[in-house]
Amino acid sequence: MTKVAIMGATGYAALELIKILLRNPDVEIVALTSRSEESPHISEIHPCLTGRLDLCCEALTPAEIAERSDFVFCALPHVASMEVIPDLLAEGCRVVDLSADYRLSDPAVYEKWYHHVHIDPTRLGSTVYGLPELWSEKIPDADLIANPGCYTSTAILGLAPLMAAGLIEPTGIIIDAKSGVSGAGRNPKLGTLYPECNESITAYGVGTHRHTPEIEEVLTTVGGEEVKVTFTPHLTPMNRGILATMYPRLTKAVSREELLGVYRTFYEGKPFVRIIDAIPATKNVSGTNYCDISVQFAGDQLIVFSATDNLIKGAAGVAVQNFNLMAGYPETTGLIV
Ligand SMILES: NC(=O)C1=CN([C@@H]2O[C@H](COP(=O)(O)OP(=O)(O)OC[C@H]3O[C@@H](n4cnc5c(N)ncnc54)[C@H](OP(=O)(O)O)[C@@H]3O)[C@@H](O)[C@H]2O)C=CC1
Ligand SMILES: CC(=O)N[C@@H](CCC(=O)OP(=O)(O)O)C(=O)O
Repeated sequence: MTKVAIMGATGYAALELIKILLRNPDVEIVALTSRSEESPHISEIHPCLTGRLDLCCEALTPAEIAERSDFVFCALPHVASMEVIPDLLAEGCRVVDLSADYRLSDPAVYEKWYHHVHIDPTRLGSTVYGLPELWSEKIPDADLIANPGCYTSTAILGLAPLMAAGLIEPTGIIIDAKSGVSGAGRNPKLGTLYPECNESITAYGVGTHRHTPEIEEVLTTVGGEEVKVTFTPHLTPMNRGILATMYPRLTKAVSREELLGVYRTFYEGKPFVRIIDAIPATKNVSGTNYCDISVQFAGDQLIVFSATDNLIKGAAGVAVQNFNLMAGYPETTGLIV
């Protein structure tokens, strides 16, 4: 039995983590955290868990968490994560961090895009980036995994096969991405109030979104040449899902069938990436750990489409995929629904 704790249990990503982990009979969820001093029962916070998990959300220290658990899912906002992860690791826990705190390799880049000084900079650059479709061999032995961002994994999965094959130019890639509102988390904010975002689509973070350096860094590693993207996220009036529509430039003439073949070969044996003929839609991946990818031509312009559920393949699902590899369970455990 593997004993697991979840920090930030009152949030959206944590709810999905709990639902997925409850499907693994060899996992026991032993601790849930919240800053609340009232220790609410998890079913008060997430009523859909009523009768499924009898635990309260406690304000626990890393040492108290480590006394009970072997693995910790850190589903806290960035900055809050790096304030606890060094202590969790020192106490002997293995950690999957859902935040952005350990994804980038350069503390100066982190500071520039996140506007915070990194307080654990020596782990940047050596922490394993948890995108199993790219680097599954590094995950089983890791003590700390940096779980990818939702926009980033959706974009990277769509572009990596072509970048690795040298079929697209590394610069000038346009990524137009749309997300459901749950991507912004459960903490109330003006922009995610129903009257503000319902029946409306708007771009945000134009030229400044913090997923830009993450996409560029990972794709640079994949292709071996410096990647530059123009990434524009949009908030869309749906609860969940991400669609990335991407416009890379081809380095040589190649047919749609050949490109789909490149994708199928790259993702052979990867259970959660589906290369499809039709244009992907978020409704077809909603509630699942799948990423659906396809390509089309508009004249000479190649267009790549990639769709995920931001809370599953974009957060909790890939976190459990990483955990399964770390703990020695089949990669798909709890994730096929
Ligand atoms: N939502 C998504 O689609 C995705 C989220 N992520 C990342 O996963 C992590 C969790 O996301 P999500 O569940 O959406 O976030 P939520 O805002 O829904 O939940 C985060 C929880 O962390 C707790 N918390 C602890 N410290 C703080 C703090 N200093 N400020 C605010 N909250 C705090 C809060 O619980 P309490 O108040 O009870 O202490 C809160 O409920 C984040 O790092 C996010 O960026 C990654 C990919 C996709
Ligand atoms: C709709 C929305 O607001 N989405 C979030 C992305 C969520 C995510 O993946 O962010 P992390 O890098 O923190 O994990 C945003 O744009 O900040």
